[in-house]
Order: sequence, then structure tokens, then C-alpha cells
Amino acid sequence: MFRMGLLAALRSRSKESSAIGLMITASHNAEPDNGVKLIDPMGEMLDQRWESIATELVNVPNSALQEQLDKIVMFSGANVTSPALVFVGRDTRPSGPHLSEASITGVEAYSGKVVDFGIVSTPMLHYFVALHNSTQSENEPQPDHLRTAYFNKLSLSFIDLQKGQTTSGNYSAELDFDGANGVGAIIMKEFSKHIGSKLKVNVYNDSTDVRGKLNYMCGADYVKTNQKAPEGLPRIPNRRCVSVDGDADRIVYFYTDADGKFHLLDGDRIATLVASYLMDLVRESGLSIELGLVQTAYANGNSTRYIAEMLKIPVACVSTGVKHLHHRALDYDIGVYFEANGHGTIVFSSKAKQIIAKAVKDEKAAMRLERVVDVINETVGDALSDMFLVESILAARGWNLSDWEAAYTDLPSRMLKVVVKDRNLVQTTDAERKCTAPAGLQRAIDELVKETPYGRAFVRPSGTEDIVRVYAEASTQEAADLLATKVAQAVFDLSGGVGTKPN
Ligand SMILES: CC(=O)N[C@H]1[C@@H](OP(=O)(O)O)O[C@H](CO)[C@@H](O)[C@@H]1O
Ligand SMILES: [Mg+2]
Repeated sequence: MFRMGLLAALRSRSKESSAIGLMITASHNAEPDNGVKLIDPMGEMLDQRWESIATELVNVPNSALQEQLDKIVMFSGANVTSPALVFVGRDTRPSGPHLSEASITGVEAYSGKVVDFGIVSTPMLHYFVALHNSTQSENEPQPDHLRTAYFNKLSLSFIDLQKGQTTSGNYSAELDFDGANGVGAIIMKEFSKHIGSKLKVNVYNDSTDVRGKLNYMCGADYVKTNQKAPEGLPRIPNRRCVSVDGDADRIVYFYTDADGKFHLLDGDRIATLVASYLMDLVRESGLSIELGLVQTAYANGNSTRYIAEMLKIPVACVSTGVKHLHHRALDYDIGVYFEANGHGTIVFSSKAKQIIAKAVKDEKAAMRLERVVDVINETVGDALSDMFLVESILAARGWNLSDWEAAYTDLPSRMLKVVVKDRNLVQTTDAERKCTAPAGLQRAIDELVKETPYGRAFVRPSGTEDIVRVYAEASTQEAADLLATKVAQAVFDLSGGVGTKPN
């Protein structure tokens, strides 16, 4: 953390002293885990070329630290005598204050200036960085002003989007919120003060309970991975529920029906809901704006078919990781991107924003489009901002969750992990949908998929854990489970599996 403080100060200097963000969080992972996310001046993720620089910097021995820093200075052309500014934030982990202190010490050791925001969500810090650099870069940073701007931006546009709703239909303005015992719960309670009666949000898993550990048996990742409701929420039949993750950049919706069956509405569902709504607004307002959607290979096959065949919206598939989705989404006038796990947002080109702003005077649909631009945190996926948008769309359509779910039926799927000696032995191409190494693995997968109706499967090395991930889908859950297991066995046999063979 200390060295990431140094690096953030250096990065600021390499970017004309713009503010750089340093967020201490391990997101959806277990409470004892830790991590750090660096944020570039426009609020985007750290430039990919700096990822390896960061990795090298944390791994050199103390004796080589200065020399390594000098190398980065040379590479980046940073002027070491110019000012540096770093915005620091952290999630609610018990390790946070200590790690935050270490990173602040790093920035200050390199004569950088720190603004410490304390506990914030990851998307908030992204937004603060972007807003400061784009509007206030000449002035002293104003933390309170930035915070207020964030809450106002989202809540005022949400309130506006709720105005003039004619019919509520099956929509009810109340939901149960699983805060994962993290910062999402704190932020949601703050928002409730701003949005008042527009939406009643019952916040659970807000870590007031001493047993409430971050992400433990709750949160968006738990719900998505286990395909079941989190602990800590009442089981009210058909109640609309949401779960966010530990740093509130992911969100999924779910409900339990009257028969006790669990229904998940994940990132794919949010993407299709948002894209179809935006498409309607664009068509209604007659604007010439090109809309596109970006997914990864983990998107359910039926969501992709629905987007391409029913919505007739162009859909692209890219490698896992938000940085890839975000980058590709920038190719469209309006780019909607979501990972199946619920991390995503919308990006609007400046051309799209101009066209919308011009049309606002005489077009109701354009006016709503403009409000959508405002309710969205374009810098990165933001659970709260995404929730406000989904709520506005459900209200406008008069939908409950089963109305939303009726658009298409998910194909049953299964995800497995395989521990191997060296995950880098597995190499992929075609947005990770095919593997090129080890020899014979792709042929084995192809054979297994051929035997499975509606079968699809792929494997890839995780970018965040030392494992190979297996994904399979098929027309039935049994078939998806079987396909995933057989593919996992092939990975185990051909890529140096460790421990017991998947069964
Ligand atoms: C299948 C899956 O959910 N993978 C996650 C996970 O990446 P892996 O590279 O699969 O470990 O963590 C990433 C960071 O949170 C997230 O962007 C991504 O979607
Ligand atoms: Mg997260």
C-alpha cells in the first residue's frame, strides 16, 4: 500500500498533476482479503501499461526501490518536482484504516498531496476524481462539494425520472436491499434521505450486527455464484430485492416466488432492460444515435440471442474484466456494458450528449434520455446509480420482477474452478471463447459440447485468482452440470490439475 502511494503520486505527475484515485478494497472477496484499485484522471481504471509497472514496483526488494522508481520516472517522463495529488478512499474492512495510513504515508513520502475521503464506494471515488479533474483542476480539492455533487447528481435525476409516471401497473416503490455488510448499506441510507418517499428501501446486512461480516453469506457475488438468496433478508414472496457487493460497484436483483423458488436477475438482465429502454427512447425521439451492447463470454446465451434477434441491437463480446468492456463500449454513441455478475454502466459519446441536449426542448423522450445520462455514473459500474436507473425503467414500464424476467428464459449454466500448477498454461483467443493451449484441450471441449443440446462451454485462466475457470450452459441444469464437470476433468488432465480430480 505504501508503494502504491508512491506510484499514485508518480502517476499524478505523469498526468500534469491531475488527481489520481487510490481505493483500498477487495470488493466482493472475503473480509480478511485486501486490495487496491488505482483510478486514472478521467475516472477510468489505471492505464493497462501501468499494471505491470505496479506489479514490479510492489515486488522489488527495499534496496532496489529507489532505482525502480527512477526507472518509472524515466519511462513516464514525469517531472518529479511538479505537484502530485491523490484521492484516497477505502471500504469498510477492519484492515482499511491501517492500509490507508500506509498508502497516505507513501504519497506524502514522495511530496504528494492527499485528500482522504475515508469510507466511500469505489464508484464514488471514480466520480470524485473525474469531477475534480474536469471542472476544478485549477483549485484546491473540495471533498464536501464533491460528495454533495455525487448525491445530488444521482438523487435529483432519479426524482426527475419518477415525475410524470402515469401508471404504476405492477410496479411497487419498495424494495429490500442487501448491503453485504459494507459501504453500500451506508451509502444507501444516505441516499434515502435525498429521495424520500420516491422509493422505500429497507436496508439489511448493514453490519450493525456484530456477526455481520462483509460479503459473508450475502452480497451480489454470493447471490450470483450460489444462485440463492442471501442470509439476513426476510423471505417475503415476490418482494423485489437487490444485493450489492463489498465496494458497491456491482448489483443484482432477485426475488423468491410464492412457491419458494429463487429467481435471479443478473447483469445480463440489467443490460437487456436498459438497452431496450434506451432503444425505445432513441426511436421515439427520432434521434440518429447508434446504440450498442457489450458482454463477455459469461453472458447467458439466451440473453445474447434476445439482444441480437429480438431487440436487434448490435452486441459485442470481449474478454472478462470491466476495463475491456468499458473500452469497447466507447465505440458506440451509447454503449451499454455489463458483466453477468452485475458490474456495468452506460457510456455516452459527446456527440450523443450534444444530439440529446439539442432535442430536449421539444421531445419528451429526449428529456428522459438526458435524465438517464444524469442518473448514470459513466466512469465505472455503480451499484446505486444502476439501481436508480433500473427502478426508473421498471416504474416507467409498470413492471414487477416477473414482468422483467418474461423477456427471455436463461439457459441453465454452471461455473466451476480447477486448481492447476500453472494457470498460465491455459491460453485463449476469440474473447476467451476458444483456447489455444494446452494442445488438445479445445478439441476435447468441442467434442463434449457437440454431445450437449444447446451446449456451450469455455475455459480461461482467472485474472484475480490462481485457478482456471470453467463455464458451461445447456438446455437443462443436469446437462450443464455434466458438461461443466467433464470440461473441468479435461482441464485437470491436460493442464496439470492439482489435488482431487473434479467429479
Ligand atoms: C467470472 C467472473 O465473474 N469473473 C470476475 C473476476 O475475474 P476473473 O478474472 O474471472 O477472476 O473478478 C473480476 C474483478 O472483479 C470481474 O471483473 C470478473 O467478472
Ligand atoms: Mg466490487
